[in-house]
Amino acid sequence: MINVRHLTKRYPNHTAVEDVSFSVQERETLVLLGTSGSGKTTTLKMINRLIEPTSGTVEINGIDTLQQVPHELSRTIGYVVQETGLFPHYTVGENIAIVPRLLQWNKNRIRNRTYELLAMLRLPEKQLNAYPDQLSGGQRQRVGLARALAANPPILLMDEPLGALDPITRAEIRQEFRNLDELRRKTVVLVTHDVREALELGDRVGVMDNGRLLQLGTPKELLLQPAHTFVRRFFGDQVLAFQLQVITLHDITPYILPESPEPDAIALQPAMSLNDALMQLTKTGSGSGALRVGDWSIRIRAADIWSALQQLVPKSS
Ligand SMILES: Nc1ncnc2c1ncn2[C@@H]1O[C@H](COP(=O)(O)OP(=O)(O)OP(=O)(O)O)[C@@H](O)[C@H]1O
Repeated sequence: MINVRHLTKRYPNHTAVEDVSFSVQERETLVLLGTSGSGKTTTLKMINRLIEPTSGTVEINGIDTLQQVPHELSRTIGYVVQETGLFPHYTVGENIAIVPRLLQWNKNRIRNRTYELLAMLRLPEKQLNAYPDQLSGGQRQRVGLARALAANPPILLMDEPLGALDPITRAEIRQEFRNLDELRRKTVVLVTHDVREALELGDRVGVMDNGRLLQLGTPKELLLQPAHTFVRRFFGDQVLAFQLQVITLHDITPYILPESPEPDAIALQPAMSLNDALMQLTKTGSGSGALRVGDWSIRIRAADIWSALQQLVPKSS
């Protein structure tokens, strides 16, 4: 678990981070979301001591990082940066092996782990001897992740890991990352300015502006209860699209009249997002679905979803 307490970073003419506190639970993904210059990267780099804070503390599993030797920190914390930060004169294999070598793993162990990572991240083995500039942006990103995962650190810090990619590759890799079991077992802090990325990847999202953490909550909490106009503005005119993506049928059932479904109604799952449910409903002839609630089913039509959403949103904002 990571505990960040009152972190502040001042430069002679500028305060980059001001009194930021949060904790990240084991296996949780926390996203720091904010505009350029809001202090996200500085906060991230204070976690692994690439930047020393002016004041405040960072504890990992109850131990202040100041009391840990840097060598120990690089074993505990993997780091993925924008543009991957791969060493251009090292091959893919050499880049992946950096931390294991630092930790003096034997050759066999390094080799086995490298092949395991290549398979997991869908990188062709023939690229092991290629140099970073011979790879596509998406492949470089995968190698960057492989390098950070190499020594199997329990914590992963990711700074705009998909920032350099085009939107389609970005969406694909985001989906891949989300489904990687090994990544799901990690405690992750990820920095991005992309709202969709934050909502899709974050268990919780912290919104930063001007060095301060304005609000920290689940994607649902931020969308339904923005504590600050800046947070509301961040979602902009896409707020409805994000709500449809994040809110589930389970969330809106209290606002649906419990009527029995038609016999030919399609089955809908409570965990389904409103977006997916609306797509399913448009495919059916009757335009209605059956949602199982406990031992019985209730009828759901597209119109029910829209009116329930209207009731849910003003109630909570
Ligand atoms: N070494 C430094 N000296 C002075 N100011 C700095 C230094 N490093 C960062 N800053 C300033 O601190 C602020 C926060 O920077 P930081 O890199 O943390 O922002 P960010 O939210 O990660 O932005 P981006 O998304 O553009 O990377 C910026 O205004 C930046 O100019």
